[in-house]
Amino acid sequence: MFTPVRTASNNCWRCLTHSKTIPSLGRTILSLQNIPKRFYATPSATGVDAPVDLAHTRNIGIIAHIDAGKTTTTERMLYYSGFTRRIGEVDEGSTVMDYLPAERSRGITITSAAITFNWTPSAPGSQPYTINLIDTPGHADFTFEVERSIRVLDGAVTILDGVAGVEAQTEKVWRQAEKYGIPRLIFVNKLDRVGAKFGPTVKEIALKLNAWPAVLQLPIYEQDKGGRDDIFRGLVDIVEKRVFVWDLGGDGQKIDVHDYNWLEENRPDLYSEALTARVALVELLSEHDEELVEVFLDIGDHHTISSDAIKKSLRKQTLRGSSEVVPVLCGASFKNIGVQPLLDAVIDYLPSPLDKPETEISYDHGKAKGVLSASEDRLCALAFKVVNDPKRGAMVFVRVYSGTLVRAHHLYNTTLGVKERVHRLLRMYADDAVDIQSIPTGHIGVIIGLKNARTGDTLISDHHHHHSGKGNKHHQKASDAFGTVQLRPIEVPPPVFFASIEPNSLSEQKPLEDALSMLLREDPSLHITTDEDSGQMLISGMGELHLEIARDRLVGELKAKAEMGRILISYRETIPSTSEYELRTVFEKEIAGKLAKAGCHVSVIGLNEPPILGLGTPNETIVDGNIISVDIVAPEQTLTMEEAETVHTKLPKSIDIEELKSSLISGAMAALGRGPYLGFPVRNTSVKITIDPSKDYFGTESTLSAYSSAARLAATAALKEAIASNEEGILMEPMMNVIVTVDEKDLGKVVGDLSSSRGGHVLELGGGDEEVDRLDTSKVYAPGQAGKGNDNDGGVGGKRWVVATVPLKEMVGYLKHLRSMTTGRGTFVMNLLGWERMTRPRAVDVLKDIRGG
Ligand SMILES: Nc1nc2c(ncn2[C@@H]2O[C@H](COP(=O)(O)OP(=O)(O)OP(=O)(O)O)[C@@H](O)[C@H]2O)c(=O)[nH]1
Repeated sequence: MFTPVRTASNNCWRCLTHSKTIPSLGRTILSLQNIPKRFYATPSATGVDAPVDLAHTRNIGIIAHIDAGKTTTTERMLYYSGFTRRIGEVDEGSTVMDYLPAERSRGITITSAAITFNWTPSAPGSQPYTINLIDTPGHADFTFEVERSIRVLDGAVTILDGVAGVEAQTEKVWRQAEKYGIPRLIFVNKLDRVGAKFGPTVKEIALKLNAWPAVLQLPIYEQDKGGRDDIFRGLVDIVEKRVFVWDLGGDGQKIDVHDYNWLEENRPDLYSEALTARVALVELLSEHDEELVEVFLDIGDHHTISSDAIKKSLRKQTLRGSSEVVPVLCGASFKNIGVQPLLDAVIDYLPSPLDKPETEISYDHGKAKGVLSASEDRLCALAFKVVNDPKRGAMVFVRVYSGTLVRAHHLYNTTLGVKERVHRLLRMYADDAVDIQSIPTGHIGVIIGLKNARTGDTLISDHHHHHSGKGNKHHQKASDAFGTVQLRPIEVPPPVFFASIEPNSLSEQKPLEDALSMLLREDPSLHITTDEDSGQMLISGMGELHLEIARDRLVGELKAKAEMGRILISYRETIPSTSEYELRTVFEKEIAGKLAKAGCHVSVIGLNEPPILGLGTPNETIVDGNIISVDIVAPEQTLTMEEAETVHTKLPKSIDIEELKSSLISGAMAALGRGPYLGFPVRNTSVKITIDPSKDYFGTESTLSAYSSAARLAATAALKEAIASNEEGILMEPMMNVIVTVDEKDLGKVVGDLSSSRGGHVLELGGGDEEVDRLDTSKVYAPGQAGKGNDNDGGVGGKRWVVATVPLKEMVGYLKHLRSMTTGRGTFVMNLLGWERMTRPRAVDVLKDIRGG
């Protein structure tokens, strides 16, 4: 399946650039040759994989605003690594990375795929490195997915668009990366474009990302006949004090390398800027690095301090994963400029898995926290992405955090409590794959043949478990705490949009259900609910685009023959916060000739605020913004402990108290899942269920399912009572936290629109001159323009942002509106704050909309 490799030629740019024979002036034409393809990953004839050196591994991701050039940059990386033979163009729909058809046709990156390639850095005598590149989505609807993929990265490259600067989505993802302490470097892309501004973008990094930029490169523009700096040609390497000039129009493999003498002679303005940049770099690094200060004091000169000393300090400080020092590079991927030095920087400054050998975990269903050491020999891996492949079936992308994942071994999924077998292991090269025998600690690969694992599940080796003895092979209890280990679980946010989904015919029901369950394994932020009465299925998710893509995937890739209805906002229902209704119900029904009968007492109470997870009493279950509690009591409330025990014994031995409780809870959850008013899920409600065995137990007729039905009926009836007298304040709508970034001149319009036409509350205005608690940007070095881009035409320098809370309903279609208000320059991000009770007039509007639809 894979072709024999071509040997690397000696004639490569990295060897030459570092060779001492480089002419002190003059040009050296260099050519980058293809690295042998995958020589390091081929399983040998004996079935043993070649050893992998963790110090020579980088697990990285690219985070960027949509359209910043992530796909284009990735393509170039693959090309220069020798993996692809031709450069794919996003615009042609032929890229290697975005291999799902839905992504190609939309031209945006949706799914986190992981891809492996290798890169030999330019430093003389370097060994090849294995880079596992994990693709992260750029669209706001997929923030959850970004957060999920960020967890498996050791480091990240942030790509900025040199024209647009730091966009809102980038800020958001940056903060997530900060939260997880992921070391980052920044690549300012698209510097070839008219209006590109490197200096102001560097300032913006400080202003908006609150990070200290360590400028490692300066862009070089060639002057056209009119004397304007117009054509982006290359960059000055501040650390190594050299200049790279790319061939115009080539594939980027030919690079002219010059030294500073050339720069001084040909571009004196840029030369003096480069000197300033080096002083700024050494000063910045010295602020946090005593060792470098020592070196500096010995030498006493910013310019003669060795590049190795600077690199060492840069690496040390970047690895902290804080924003104290963030390397900033520049380029234009589309013009094939700057990508090889970027790859070098990935190796130089981003961590290997050994740099962070401990991973946060939780045990015992989230109750205990701890750390997992990479030296632990028991296997622990995270399924960070499940992708359905038409030929191979479910591909489960995993990162191994400890131990070794071995082919043909059995795994135990601690999230689902099931056992599975590893049929095949693959290492992925975009849509091409190589079979491997094992995936060692710190590495990334794909498991084929798992039937259950979903995105986000934790997998350990199975031999630490024994069967629970209940005869069910698939449900086992862990033999020790390790059996409950969870790798950094993240909360799945509640869905805010939904649509009905229906098979085209009855015979399509089963294939549709199968396709949906695959989709849910891939993306746990999608939800499916089935209406018990009508049997109608609803799919819900985090955004309109999220659901549209789910539909495209379902119909296109998973071949489901189904129709999705209109995408609507997922409202919630509640009961008035002062209300409390209680009633007792006895459920009685003949099922298959047998009478099922059980009773329970339920009270429902409206809550002003949703309950806080983790704060309930042991008796309370907090789920989807509600509290459910179950008590099993005697008729008289004054019981001693012993008497309470005997009350329980009034229930037959065949009924397990814990099972009874969970049946009652699931009955209550079913009632809360479908509100009495319009059928939306209920929130901000407490449901108390009380069982008095002397009244509610009817011998063998009182089965667990009878109790569940009783709880559902009673809770539904009580909720109906609670809203019967008062329709006010019982619909809740999703409220969003919105951050809009606009040019100064559009600020007034945008604020006015948000607060008057959209019913939002503006909380904060930022940007411009009135920055207070952000970092002091006057202390930040940003290159002035020996290159270009100091013309301040209301571009990145004049950006302002608005923070507001706005109902989601008013944000539908907002992007288009914002674009037209701001001549296409405004951007925004939003995330769910919570649900708020709607006023009567708003609720009436919603009702009209729902009924009209
Ligand atoms: N002029 C110029 N255009 C670029 C450069 N890099 C990317 N582009 C263009 O910008 C657009 C977006 O590039 P992509 O690589 O698809 O961006 P992306 O960040 O992967 O976008 P998503 O996958 O949608 O998040 C494409 O039309 C590219 O051709 C560059 O260096 N210069």
